[in-house]
Amino acid sequence: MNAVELAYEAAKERYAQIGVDTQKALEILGRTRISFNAWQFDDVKGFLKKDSAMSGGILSTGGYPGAAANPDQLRQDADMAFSLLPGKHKLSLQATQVDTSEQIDLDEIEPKHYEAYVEWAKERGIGLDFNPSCYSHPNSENGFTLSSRDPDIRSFWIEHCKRSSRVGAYFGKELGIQAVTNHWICDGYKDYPVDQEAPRRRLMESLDQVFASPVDQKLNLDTLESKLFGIGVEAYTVGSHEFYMMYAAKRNRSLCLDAGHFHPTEDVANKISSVMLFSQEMALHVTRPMRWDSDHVVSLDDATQSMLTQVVRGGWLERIHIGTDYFDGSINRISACVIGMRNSMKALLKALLEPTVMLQELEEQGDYTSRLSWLEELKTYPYAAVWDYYCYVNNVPAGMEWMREVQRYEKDVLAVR
Ligand SMILES: C[C@H](O)[C@H](O)[C@@H](O)C(=O)CO
Ligand SMILES: [Mn+2]
Repeated sequence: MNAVELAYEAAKERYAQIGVDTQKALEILGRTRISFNAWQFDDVKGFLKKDSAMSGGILSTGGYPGAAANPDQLRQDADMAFSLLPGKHKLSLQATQVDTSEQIDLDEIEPKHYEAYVEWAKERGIGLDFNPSCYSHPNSENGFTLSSRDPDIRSFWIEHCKRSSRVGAYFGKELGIQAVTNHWICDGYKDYPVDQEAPRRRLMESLDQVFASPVDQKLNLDTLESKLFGIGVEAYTVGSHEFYMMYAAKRNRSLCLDAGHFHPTEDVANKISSVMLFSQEMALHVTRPMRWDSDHVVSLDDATQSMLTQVVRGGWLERIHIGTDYFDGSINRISACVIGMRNSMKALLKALLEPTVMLQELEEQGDYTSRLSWLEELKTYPYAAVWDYYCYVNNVPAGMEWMREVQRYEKDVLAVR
């Protein structure tokens, strides 16, 4: 046995002593797909309207060279990044990342405009997710889309969102992997509005039209993503958490909780069990807000660990769709994908290696002393040896060896774009 296998055997024995089966944990991890946000590769610019400035309260900063400028480069970068990830995953596309020579607008998208991505994903056993792009467009310039006062603007975005769900259903049907189409809108005010109700009423009515004839949710789950604020919408977002919580509950729709869309002191992990008590499915955007929703690369930090531990403890891995969402243009974008995805998987693995039943029994007995003692002790259990073994058996580099591959790619590919 080599060093990785020896370390794994020792870790396996250590975990077995507390009733944790490392092989089972790795099997579950191996069938858990995480959806990577493709807009990290193109700085959220898309390939549809080059002349639309970035707007909508989101922003990718940093001018690191080599961003994907077309669908072929995006798929090339995704191939490189995914080659360094253990397991099979998903790629989440923005509607603006359309792959067609046709001159179309967002209210004209059709499945055929994303066919090249389906063929690419099919060959690799990768799933695809979709996102209507309700931002950075002439029809979103005044800051409102589905909640706009202008009925023509609303109709444009209603049509875009309807078509987006159909693209998602096309992905689900063609790939045999349920897609998620996540609806987020940028609507809001920079300063405090007088009428806070009217925009939300319009949003409710627009969403009712978007979902009047919903696609088969087994092929494509439509999710609704709330937000607290953004650049230029600091005071009021129409699609707040409370709005979507109520809308989802009343209309039997699914939520997407984005870890960057709440007050910095809010514990997003603590929201999951409340949502799942009343929902069949939901989506998560794993990210790392810094001061605000600035969407930094996912770190293996307490917030990420808490969220994914809740997903595992609740037994919701089949019902919660885990995706990443961040856009850092200040570093090599392939490394951003690899770091964020590997950290998300490490957090899932640590959660799967927890002796949860034992901890729950201690809690039921009111033995909070032992509960805390174990929770702290488990933090230094050898999960990394299990992770390295998982990379090894999946033929991907463990440790920092993956960085050499990324540096070669940067020199050979990104530097000559
Ligand atoms: C580009 C995405 O639709 C966007 O990141 C959304 O998911 C979000 O989180 C906006 O802040
Ligand atoms: Mn998000």
